[in-house]
Amino acid sequence: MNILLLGYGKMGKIIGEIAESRGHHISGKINIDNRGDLDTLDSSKIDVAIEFSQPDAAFENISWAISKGIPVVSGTTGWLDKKQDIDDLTVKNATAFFYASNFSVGVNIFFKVNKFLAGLMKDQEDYKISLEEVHHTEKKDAPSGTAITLAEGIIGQIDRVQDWKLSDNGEVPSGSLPITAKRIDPAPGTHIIRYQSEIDDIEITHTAHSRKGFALGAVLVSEWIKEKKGVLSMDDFLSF
Ligand SMILES: NC(=O)c1ccc[n+]([C@@H]2O[C@H](COP(=O)([O-])OP(=O)(O)OC[C@H]3O[C@@H](n4cnc5c(N)ncnc54)[C@H](O)[C@@H]3O)[C@@H](O)[C@H]2O)c1
Ligand SMILES: O=C(O)C1=N[C@H](C(=O)O)CCC1
Repeated sequence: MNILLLGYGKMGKIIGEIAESRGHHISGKINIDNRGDLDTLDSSKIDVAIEFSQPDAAFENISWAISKGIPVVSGTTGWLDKKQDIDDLTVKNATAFFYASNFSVGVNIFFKVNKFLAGLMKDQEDYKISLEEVHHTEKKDAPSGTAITLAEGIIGQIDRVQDWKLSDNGEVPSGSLPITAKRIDPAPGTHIIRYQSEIDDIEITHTAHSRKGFALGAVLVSEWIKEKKGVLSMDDFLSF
């Protein structure tokens, strides 16, 4: 496959290496300083664009590719207030758009465990619920996209939690789920969900040891999406 990398930072580089090791060709490596190269690129020769850039660039990158009919796999976090516009553009251009806040298989298992645990805890009002995420200091958004997906999983199961709020000390108004975001190098991504009561605590943790799981997931989805159309997610890709 011919793959265009929209964003060639920490993630773009690992994605490129894994894609080449699986026999794919990288047609372009686009960063903030060579974005003009897109004007001369032959879009008909690109099978899929993989977009890992930054929150304020994602919408423009994705729109550019979708408007040319190129299927896009995106993992950039922090821009989802505009996702509906991308979904509409995808349908209008009869192409495919795949978004995941986290492409690692382990985290997607963790998403399911989180929802299951939240379902068990929904009537256990003595437990205080909180979420913590830890990432490297170059991360531009907080909380992480993964933490937001986890929070939404809890909010969907537990009526006494209606929204989430970023909080340094865990203190939030009643009805809100506190998310604490820590920035410590070189953390590739750790997420902890805590249920704490006077009697006992329950904690579940996912710790990424490197970025490999995120990058491999994005390449596997790109191979899968080639013949697909529409707005897709991990629920379409994974069989669990
Ligand atoms: N979904 C996942 O599994 C997952 C995993 C890791 C990271 N991420 C997300 O992916 C994004 C990238 O992470 P990273 O660690 O590679 O960041 P990074 O800062 O290392 O790289 C981002 C790159 O985007 C480039 N860029 C900026 N503006 C651009 C533009 N207009 N067009 C093209 N490129 C542009 C920058 O030059 C930079 O090289 C972040 O939003 C991060 O949260 C998602
Ligand atoms: O390094 C990052 O940045 C990461 N971003 C994603 C998020 O915001 O959830 C996934 C984990 C790593």
